Amino acid sequence: MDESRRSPVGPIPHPNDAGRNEVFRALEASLGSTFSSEPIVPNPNPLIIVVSGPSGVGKDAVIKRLREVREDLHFVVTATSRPKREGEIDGKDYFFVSKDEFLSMIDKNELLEYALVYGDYKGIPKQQIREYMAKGCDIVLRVDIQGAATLRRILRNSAVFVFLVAESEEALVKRLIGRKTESIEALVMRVASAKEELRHLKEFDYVVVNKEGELESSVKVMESIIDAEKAKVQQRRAVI
Ligand SMILES: Nc1ncnc2c1ncn2[C@@H]1O[C@H](COP(=O)(O)OP(=O)(O)OP(=O)(O)O)[C@@H](O)[C@H]1O
Repeated sequence: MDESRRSPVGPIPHPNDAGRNEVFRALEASLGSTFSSEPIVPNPNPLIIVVSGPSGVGKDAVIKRLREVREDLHFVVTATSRPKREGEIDGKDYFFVSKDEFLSMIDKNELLEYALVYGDYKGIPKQQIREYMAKGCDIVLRVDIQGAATLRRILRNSAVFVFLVAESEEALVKRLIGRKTESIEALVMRVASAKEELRHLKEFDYVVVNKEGELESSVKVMESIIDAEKAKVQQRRAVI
């Protein structure tokens, strides 16, 4: 510092010879300004994390575990016009609405993204995202590959896009068979589209390999991605 601008102060005692507060105050006096206790960087922005990947890769399993280990994470519940299946809970699995209600949500621009899938509407309510982002929560959206492409067009780089893959096609197909939830027709269709879906990998920011029996490692990588995004100098800023 320019000597002429420095306020006249006594010598700064060495930390060996004086208490911490005394040295602190002497340093402030020597600089002619006080040290602020305000955070040096503001809190990171709430993040929108879009998780996608082929059917059966483990999106639900990874997200479920991630929600258990990470606080302040809101998983957005999709609205759908399809009838509720046995065991499904309204507001937890989906928000079940009538077709007319869904069409009204489209009209009122209340959906971030929607699609007609096999005759039923599915869409992401904006209000839920706004509400939880305002509380400082990070948002997780689970969408199929088409949904991810639509969200990329809407959100561009304001959200982080994660593609989940299995370690091999073989592992993916075996996992899907093991889940025992699909009819043979659905199984064939899902396996066939998985091959094509892998071509969309390059449209994502991160890829996480969800290896057989290593769900915990995949969740750790997801956490690392979130941590790295929080530490970015140029933060993503999603406005919904
Ligand atoms: N790392 C893993 N190792 C072994 N099994 C796994 C792993 N990850 C997920 N699974 C299992 O694989 C099956 C498919 O996972 P999950 O239902 O989460 O996939 P998904 O991507 O959400 O599928 P979909 O898009 O069809 O809903 C489930 O039975 C799940 O428990």
